[in-house]
Amino acid sequence: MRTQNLTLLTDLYEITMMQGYFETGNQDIVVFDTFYRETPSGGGYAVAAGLEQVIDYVKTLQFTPDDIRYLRSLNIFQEEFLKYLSNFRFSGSIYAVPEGTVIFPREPIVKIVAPIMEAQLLETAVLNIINHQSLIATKASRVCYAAQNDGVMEFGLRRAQGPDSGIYGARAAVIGGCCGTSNVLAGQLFDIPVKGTHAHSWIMSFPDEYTAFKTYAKLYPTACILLIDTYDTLKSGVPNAIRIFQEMKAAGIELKNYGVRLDSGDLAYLSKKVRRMLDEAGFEDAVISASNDLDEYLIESLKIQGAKITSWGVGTSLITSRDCPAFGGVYKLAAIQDKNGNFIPKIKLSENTEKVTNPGNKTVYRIYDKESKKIRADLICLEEEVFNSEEDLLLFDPNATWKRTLLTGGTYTMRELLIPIFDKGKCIYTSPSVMEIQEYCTKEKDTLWNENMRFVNPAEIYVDLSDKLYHLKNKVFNELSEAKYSQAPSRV
Ligand SMILES: Nc1ncnc2c1ncn2[C@@H]1O[C@H](COP(=O)(O)OP(=O)(O)OP(=O)(O)O)[C@@H](O)[C@H]1O
Ligand SMILES: O=P(O)(O)OC[C@H]1O[C@H](OP(=O)(O)OP(=O)(O)O)[C@H](O)[C@@H]1O
Ligand SMILES: O=C(O)c1cccnc1
Repeated sequence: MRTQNLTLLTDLYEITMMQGYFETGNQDIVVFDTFYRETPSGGGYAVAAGLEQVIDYVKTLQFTPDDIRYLRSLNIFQEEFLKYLSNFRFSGSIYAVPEGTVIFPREPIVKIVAPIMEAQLLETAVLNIINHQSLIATKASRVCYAAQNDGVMEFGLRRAQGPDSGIYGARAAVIGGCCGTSNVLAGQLFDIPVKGTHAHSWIMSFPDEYTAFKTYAKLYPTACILLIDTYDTLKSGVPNAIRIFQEMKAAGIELKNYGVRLDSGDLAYLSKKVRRMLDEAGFEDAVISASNDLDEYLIESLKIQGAKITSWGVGTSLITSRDCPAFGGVYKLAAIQDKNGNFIPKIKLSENTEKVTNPGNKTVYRIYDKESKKIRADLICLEEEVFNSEEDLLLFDPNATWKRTLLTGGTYTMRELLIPIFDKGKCIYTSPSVMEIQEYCTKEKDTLWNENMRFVNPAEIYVDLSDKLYHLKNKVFNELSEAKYSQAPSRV
């Protein structure tokens, strides 16, 4: 994997704040949480992705002489501070959920515990990486869900918002469930399957469709998917494809991984007709693949219409997450360590209760039903809390505390989601391969109910607060609100 120094990939304000902390001698150890508030496309879950690139970014964080020269040229940074930057290395700790984990709103997915200057610098790049890849992994997961067990190929590079989103989008798409990508550089960088067929231009470059198919089949007999819609799908494309398959068979070529691609017209109607024609000619195992501005909703609809498509190429809508172009991950200060090593909880007030942050140095547990192995709920709690799944556990909705569920001891299991990635500046985690992450992600999705995965009004997985965290949040909230109102000018 190519690594790049992305140290200046940040918002200017992170560095101006760093200089402020430097000037005021602030060396506090702080906790920042990365979490998101709303699931993309109104879905019932998201898929975490991008951690490997966050790790690469943190490992290579270093202000080069060129970076320092550039910052000096801005005329806002003191020499002493620039000297500090030139020796900068990340010395903190990072905890994160593994890539491919299904995640829900408000729970920390990356937690940084570090001196304030370092933690502040990381904000923008961590969000940039996690937000992009989690968005595309989530979208891919939805598209693959609609395709049921059919293969989905990621075809979006030409429409991605620039090279980086094409490359890392392809990575994320495979994490989310795609069986491959047309993006060759992504294939090389991440060791993921590259796949493809051919374009209309191939057919058009020959005097006729038959010769174009024949030449392609000769070159690629074991991956022979012929694009049949250049002239007339049913009158020309399918008959010519059948003729080619018959000739291959007659020549003793073992036909496998062969078939046709539809790229226009009514995909339900055409695929049924094409299936019948292929079957009647004895090519029952020929694949019918389809592309053309597909997304999860169209694929779901095509399935309902009984389309005979078993392989899907999805480009623009997947790589750009067209209906939801941003993943709203945020990075919020949650605690500051005092001189005795205790974490003092910090909270961000808001008129909107959803936006009031969860204070303290926290972790997240996932609670599963012991029998079905499906998720019951997630529990955000303080890091030091210990649970015993043999004991009863009362879960309650933090915004409507009368909504309660008592889990009987012995009927549930718990798993801590945040795992150590960096320990005091040292990376202690080895990222799995992308294909291993995909496999893990498939198992993660098996812990969801179908009700969580549907596209319209999906059932919500509850993300609750432990009793201790709930009371701490109320206490900090009340103290801060009182302080706020005692400082406010009184109304006349
Ligand atoms: N049976 C179907 N049900 C719902 N949507 C479909 C169906 N068949 C195709 N579509 C979708 O309709 C959209 C437009 O297809 P349409 O046939 O109008 O244009 P087209 O086939 O792209 O035409 P051309 O490529 O020749 O310009 C595409 O997103 C396609 O995936
Ligand atoms: O999901 P999609 O964005 O459709 O991605 C895949 C499309 O890309 C290619 O054609 P291209 O879009 O370049 O041209 P076309 O629309 O004229 O077929 C291909 O034939 C697919 O239709
Ligand atoms: O290989 C294909 O069929 C392909 C690749 C990119 C975009 N559309 C189609």
